[in-house]
Amino acid sequence: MSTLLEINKVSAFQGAQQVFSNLDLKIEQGEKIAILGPNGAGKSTLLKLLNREIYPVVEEGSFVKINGSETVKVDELRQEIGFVSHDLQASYNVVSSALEVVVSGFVGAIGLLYQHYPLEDDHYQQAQQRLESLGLAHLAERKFHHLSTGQQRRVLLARAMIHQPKTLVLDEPTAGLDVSAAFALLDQLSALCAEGRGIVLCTHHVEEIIPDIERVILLREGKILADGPKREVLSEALLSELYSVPLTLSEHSGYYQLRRAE
Ligand SMILES: Nc1ncnc2c1ncn2[C@@H]1O[C@H](COP(=O)(O)OP(=O)(O)OP(=O)(O)O)[C@@H](O)[C@H]1O
Repeated sequence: MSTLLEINKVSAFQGAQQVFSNLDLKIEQGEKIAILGPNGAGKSTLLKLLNREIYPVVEEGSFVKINGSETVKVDELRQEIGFVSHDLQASYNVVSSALEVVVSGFVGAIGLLYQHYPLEDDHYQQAQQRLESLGLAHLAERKFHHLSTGQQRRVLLARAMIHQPKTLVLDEPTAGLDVSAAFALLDQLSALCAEGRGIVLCTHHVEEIIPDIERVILLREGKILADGPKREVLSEALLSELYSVPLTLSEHSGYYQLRRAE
C-alpha cells in the first residue's frame, strides 16, 4: 500500500487559534478511516490541511505530504481525493443546477464561470452518469439551491465521484439529514467502499461509522487520543474520555450507538 497522507510534526492555525502542535498522522491509500472527536477538536482543520485550504507553519522537519509529495498539484489532488463538506454545500450560488454542480467537479470549482467554458460535451454526459449511478438522475435540471439538504449532500457525493477518486473524504456526511436520508447516504458510502475506494469520514457521531470502517482515530483538542483498529478504539472508556462524559456503547449489525451512562 502506498501512503495517501503523511503529516509530520505539524503545527497549524485557524485565524489566531493554534489547532495543532507537533501533529503526526499517516493514512495509507485505500484505508477506511473514521476521525471522531467533539466540537472544536480540529477535524475540519485536518481536512483543510488535506485539501490545501490551509498550510502548516513552516518549521524544521514539518510537512504535509499527499501521495508522497509536498507539492501535489490541485489537478492531481482531485484525481486522488473527492471531498464532501458543509463549506462546499454552502458555497453554491442560487443559479447552478444539480448537473452543473456535478460538472463543476471537473474544474475543481464551486460553480461554472465563463473561464471554464467551453467544457467538453463528455463532461455533461459523465456528470449525468454519476447522478444516475447514485439514483439522482431526476434531479439533474433542478436548481441545487432548491434541493433538500439530503439531496444536496448526495449531489455533492456525485460531484466528489466525478474523477473516480481513490479516496473520499467526508465531513459529517449525515448532519442535517433525516433518518432515511442518512441511511441512504451511509448505504451509498458502503457501496463505494465495496468498490475498493478508501474513505476518511470525520464526525462527532459514532452512528455514522459504517461497518466498512476499519480504523478509528479519536481527536481531542488538536491531539490524537487514540488511533487503531475500530474494535479497540471504540471502547466505553476511551469514548467517555473523548467526550468528557460517562457513556455506554452498544453495537448492532456493525453500527454503533452511544448513550449517557446511568
Ligand atoms: N476561522 C477560524 N478562526 C479562528 N478559529 C477557528 C476558525 N475555525 C475554527 N477555529 C477554531 O479552531 C478549533 C478547531 O476547529 P475545527 O472546526 O477544526 O473543529 P471540528 O472538530 O471540526 O469541530 P466541529 O465538530 O464543531 O465542526 C476550534 O477551537 C475552533 O474554534
